[in-house]
Amino acid sequence: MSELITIKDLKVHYPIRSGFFNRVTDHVFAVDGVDFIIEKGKTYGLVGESGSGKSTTGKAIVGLEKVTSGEIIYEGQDVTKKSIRKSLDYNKDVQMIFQDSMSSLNPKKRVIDIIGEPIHNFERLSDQEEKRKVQEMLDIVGMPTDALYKYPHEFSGGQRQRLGVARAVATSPKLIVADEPVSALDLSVQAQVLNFMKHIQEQFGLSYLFISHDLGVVKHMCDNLAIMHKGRFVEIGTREDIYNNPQHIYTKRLLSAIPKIDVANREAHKTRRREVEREFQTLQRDYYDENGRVYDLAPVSPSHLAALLHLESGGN
Ligand SMILES: Nc1ncnc2c1ncn2[C@@H]1O[C@H](COP(=O)(O)OP(=O)(O)OP(=O)(O)O)[C@@H](O)[C@H]1O
Repeated sequence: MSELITIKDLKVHYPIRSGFFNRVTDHVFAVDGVDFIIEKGKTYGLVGESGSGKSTTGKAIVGLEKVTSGEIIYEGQDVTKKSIRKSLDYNKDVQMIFQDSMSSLNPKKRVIDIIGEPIHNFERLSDQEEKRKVQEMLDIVGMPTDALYKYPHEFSGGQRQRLGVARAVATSPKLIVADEPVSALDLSVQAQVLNFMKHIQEQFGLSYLFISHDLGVVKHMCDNLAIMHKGRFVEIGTREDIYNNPQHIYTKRLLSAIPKIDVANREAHKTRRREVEREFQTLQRDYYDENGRVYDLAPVSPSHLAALLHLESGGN
């Protein structure tokens, strides 16, 4: 295994302030101790329901969110510190693309300036060379040259997402954190964007951290996955582990939520979905300590549930 980035016991806690003196009265434990490795040229999937902490994890990795504790190791150094990120050119090597391409692309700028900006920030090129590089990026993501002088609103959602990827790859990064990159797109366009993201990955040996609430979307993208719930990972595994042999009820539930296109198996899928929902209703509760911190997430199995209930009753 060839590691690109190793995340160790990462925590991001947001303070909640209240009262007249605006004192910190509590925290949101958005990310509460996650460990994983993003390998070179591979895709790591981060999947979970809304609010589980996926985006916060992604933003912490690119340096957009302050880390409470833990380490993010890149080239042997901890890049949670800004000075280290600077010394390693980390901000060039790690880029992010977002779900909402309309608000992540400046509506007042033309494509040449939007894609040219990161090139300008990291490379010393003449205007002519910079323009050539922007054209090259447009070509890579399958956009015509006349896109150069257009504004974001002149493109479809799928095309704008391609522009987002063009901007991200312009600095020749090693990792792209893709936060729900296709969630706002129609199904047919989703497939196109995913395909060309895969194509670009092969072409440049890129790694992705692919964030989604939908296990169906990441199925053909990811080599390894983590299922996130309440700031923690409830299950990690290879694609085969997660899709063929899920252990945790949250994973099973996310899998059963993938719509079946296959008409012949639709009824069987519906029955399975009802079974999983019933199991979820029995197992879904999280377990809290006296300070209100989760000490165990929803149980993995009925025997795990029995052990937790035993603990709760004082172990008698
Ligand atoms: N700046 C912030 N201040 C306080 N709490 C925040 C902040 N950003 C996120 N949170 C909270 O942290 C938790 C995790 O949020 P996050 O956006 O990482 O989840 P997510 O899994 O990406 O969900 P979604 O897909 O809805 O964005 C949520 O409870 C959210 O309300």
